Amino acid sequence: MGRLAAPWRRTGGARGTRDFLTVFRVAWRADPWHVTQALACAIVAAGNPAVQVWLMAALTRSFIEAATGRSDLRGVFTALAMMAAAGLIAQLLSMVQTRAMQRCQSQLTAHLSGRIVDRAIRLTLVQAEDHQVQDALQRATREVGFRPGMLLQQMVQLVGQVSGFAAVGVVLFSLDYRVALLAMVAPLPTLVAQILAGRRGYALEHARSADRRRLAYWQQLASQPEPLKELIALRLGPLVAGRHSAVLARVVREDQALAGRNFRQGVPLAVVAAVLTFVAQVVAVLVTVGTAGIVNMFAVIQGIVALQSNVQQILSSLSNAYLNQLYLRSVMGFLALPEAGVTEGTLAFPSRLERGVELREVTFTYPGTELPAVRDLSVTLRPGETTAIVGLNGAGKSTLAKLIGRLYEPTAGEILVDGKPIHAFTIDSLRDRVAFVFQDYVRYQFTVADNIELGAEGAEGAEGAAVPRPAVRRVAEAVGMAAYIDALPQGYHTQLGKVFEGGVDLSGGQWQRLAVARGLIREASVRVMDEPTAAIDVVTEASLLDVLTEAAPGRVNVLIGHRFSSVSRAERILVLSEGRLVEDGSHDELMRMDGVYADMYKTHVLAPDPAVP
Ligand SMILES: Nc1ncnc2c1ncn2[C@@H]1O[C@H](COP(=O)(O)OP(=O)(O)OP(=O)(O)O)[C@@H](O)[C@H]1O
Repeated sequence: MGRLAAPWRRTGGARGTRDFLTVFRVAWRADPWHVTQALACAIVAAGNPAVQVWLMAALTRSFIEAATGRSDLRGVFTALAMMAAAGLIAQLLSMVQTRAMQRCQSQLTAHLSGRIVDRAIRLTLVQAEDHQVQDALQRATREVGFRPGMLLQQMVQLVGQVSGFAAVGVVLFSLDYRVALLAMVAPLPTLVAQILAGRRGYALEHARSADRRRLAYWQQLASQPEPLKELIALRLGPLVAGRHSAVLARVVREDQALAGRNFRQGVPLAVVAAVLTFVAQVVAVLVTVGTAGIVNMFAVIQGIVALQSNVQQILSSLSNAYLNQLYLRSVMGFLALPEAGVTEGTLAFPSRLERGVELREVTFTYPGTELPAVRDLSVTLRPGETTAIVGLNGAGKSTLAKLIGRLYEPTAGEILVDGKPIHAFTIDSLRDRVAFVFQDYVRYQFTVADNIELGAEGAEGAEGAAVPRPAVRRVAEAVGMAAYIDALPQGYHTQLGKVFEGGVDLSGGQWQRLAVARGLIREASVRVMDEPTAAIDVVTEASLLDVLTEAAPGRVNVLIGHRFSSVSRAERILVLSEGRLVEDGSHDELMRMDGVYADMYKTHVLAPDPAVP
């Protein structure tokens, strides 16, 4: 998966600048008026320090004239009033800027968050299962909430600060260029310290992604009702808390070490900065004392202070922007994750199959593993019949199911649909025509109707629909849930699950029946059901199996199961062992063969699964 990780490992100024500009471009496109407003306010308000230097000179002059009896105090009061007015205007501008920035920032965050979700839903299953991709997604999701917004704010501030710097610089240079130069150089050591600290902080956070995910996982275990139930029952609380705090202790140790290094490096650089500032002020006094008199000296000293604080603000914004830009790479890196390059053709996946799905010497090895999960498997799944797949745990049944539905691509061999390579069909039409009931189905915290309707092709959910479609009722009846749903407080519009307010929770078997209903509602030509009745009681299972194994002309039915009550009904049974197809035939044929299947069947019948209700 090194190829996938490449984009966010790339470093360098060009990339940083590009990310910087991307943020600005996105904000500008989203809301040009408020970006302009924020920039204009920042530039105008930036003139304030220069105005204050100028007013200070006027104030000193008026004060000396009043003190020496050459005029009254009106000039002093006027200068003070102007200083207050300039300060107030700067303050008001900053408030307008803040308001404009907040609007821009929230639009920027919303836009980039949306793009992260868009990219995440286009991941292939192999990518989504890759821990590096999971780390990257987690980093991007964490950073997108505030980094781009902060970066935008720092960019606007920088524009204002640079304008202010130019204004004060002009005033100071006009007074004495040596003082101006010294005042500008003095804060540079502080910048160096900030940048080094920022880089170290980023490197640490980056290396810590896996730990962050572990922490989030432990926290989730301790806070979600499902795992919490097992934690309480098995008294696993101390174990979870122990592992959580062990990771946290490591995080704290690393943070402390980082703070120590930053401090040790920051102190000498701060001393150098202070010495340079002192030298600048001494030079200011020396050059003004003999030539320009007290008025200019005050102005120069204030100019130095203003310029220094300005330069410091610029440096601080630059180093913060640099740091935020480093973190922003997590967001941009995830967005730039290469598309997996899934090849697809232009053909529409058939709504009725004639020759079925043929696997030719298909092998599949999970990335990062040595042994293939499916090996050299050749078989044709015929339409109009149900093919059951059996085998021990880890035999490769679920992997095979995912290969048939093109959730994985074979490492070797090929899959043909009605004689054409599976990649000759468009992915969208394939997804629309292949229905899945997963072993680890999702308990959608939506309404009952949505939980079923989501299975329909091109589903948009039933949200807002006054009454569920007849198809929803039909499949609810098929899975034996119709009467139960009608008795719910809001029928098909009842919110399910514990996550949202007012949700009604279902039993494990009822959730699975809804998952099966999702598989049934789709007009599929391939239906793949991975242990669809594992949590369903035997009475319901019997009637449900009639529906699941119902042969439909033109449809390939694949049923994975451990219960022989279900698999023995299939017209054809494939037996997998360590990824290989070891037996193939009807129940009677396989029993006569007296091989692996017959052994499993006899064991199952003689010692029935205790989990079966
Ligand atoms: N995402 C994955 N990444 C790496 N290896 C995997 C992954 N999923 C499954 N495997 C491995 O592939 C092999 C086949 O797994 P698979 O889930 O297909 O078995 P199965 O026959 O469906 O098992 P079960 O009856 O337990 O559901 C196993 O050795 C498993 O460890």
